[in-house]
Amino acid sequence: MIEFEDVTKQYPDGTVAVDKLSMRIPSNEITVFVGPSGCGKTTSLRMINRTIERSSGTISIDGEDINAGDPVTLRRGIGYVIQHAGLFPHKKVVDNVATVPLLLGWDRKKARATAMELLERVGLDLKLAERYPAQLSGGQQQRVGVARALAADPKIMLMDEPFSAVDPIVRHQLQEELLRLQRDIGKTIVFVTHDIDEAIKLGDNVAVLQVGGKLAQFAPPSELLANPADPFVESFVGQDRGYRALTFLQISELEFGPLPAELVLDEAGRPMGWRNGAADLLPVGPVFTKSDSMRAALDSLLTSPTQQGVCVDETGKAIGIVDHNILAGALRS
Ligand SMILES: Nc1ncnc2c1ncn2[C@@H]1O[C@H](COP(=O)(O)OP(=O)(O)OP(=O)(O)O)[C@@H](O)[C@H]1O
Repeated sequence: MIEFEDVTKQYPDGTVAVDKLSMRIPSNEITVFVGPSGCGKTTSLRMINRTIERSSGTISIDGEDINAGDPVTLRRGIGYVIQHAGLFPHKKVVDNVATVPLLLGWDRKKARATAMELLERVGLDLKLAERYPAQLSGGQQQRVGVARALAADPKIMLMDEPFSAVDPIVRHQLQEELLRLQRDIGKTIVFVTHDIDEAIKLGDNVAVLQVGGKLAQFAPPSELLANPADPFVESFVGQDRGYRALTFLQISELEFGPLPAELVLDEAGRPMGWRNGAADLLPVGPVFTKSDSMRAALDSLLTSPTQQGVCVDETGKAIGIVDHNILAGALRS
């Protein structure tokens, strides 16, 4: 656990970036710092690896004050990923990732082999390992940045807006990859973003900060959406928080309706389209599975030409539908 106790940071010009911040960041989970520009997210994050020194208060990791040892040793146990990845431009991708293991005294062969494993793990095409960072796309560079931060197998990973500089599609992929990776590695990840949607998607816990570095709320995303602590948090999570909260309601709470006759299936029972009297079938639209959220079911319903969302099993076979009545009933309950 990383614990902040009454932590304040005042810069030499008098700016109080963080004011008496107290919170407990659980181990092996993702905690996201979110808040408007200038609220002290980066300052709070960087005080954990002491690239910014706090002015007062204490920060401890697993009960030990981070000021007890020297900052270089502290940083070896903490991976750090920043926007634009911050890779060494003159080193090949694989050597970027191998940098820390080499510093730790590993032999070159083992360091490179580990680097290749990590690059594979973060989903980078290994053909790119011998390139220089400038020869990669922004999204690929970010994957390398994550691999590099993982290279020394740190317990903690600090990630400062790592996906902000890439386009929305790549950003979505990187978010999914991070969640997949975290299911494997279970690190203590502290992630900074100004994007509430990203915070809700990635965080096991979300710390909402307010300008002046004050903690407005620290809660799991479902709690944040259901019970914002004050008007600031409420406005920050946005008007459509009810819709977003559907992400946390499971499909298993739905009772599906039977497959209607106008839904045309192939031999394996997979939906092909909707019959509407014309020669061509209307498209099925996005389908959903039982492991999706209620938000996926609503999306399927809203984009279906018949206003019926189709649920399929893992083989793609249709197993039931939701319509407005079914969904409204589930939401009421
Ligand atoms: N070196 C510095 N000297 C003086 N003030 C600083 C310094 N670095 C940051 N600040 C100020 O501290 C406050 C918090 O900055 P910080 O970068 O932590 O915020 P942030 O929430 O990460 O912002 P953003 O989302 O815009 O990156 C801001 O008012 C900023 O101007």
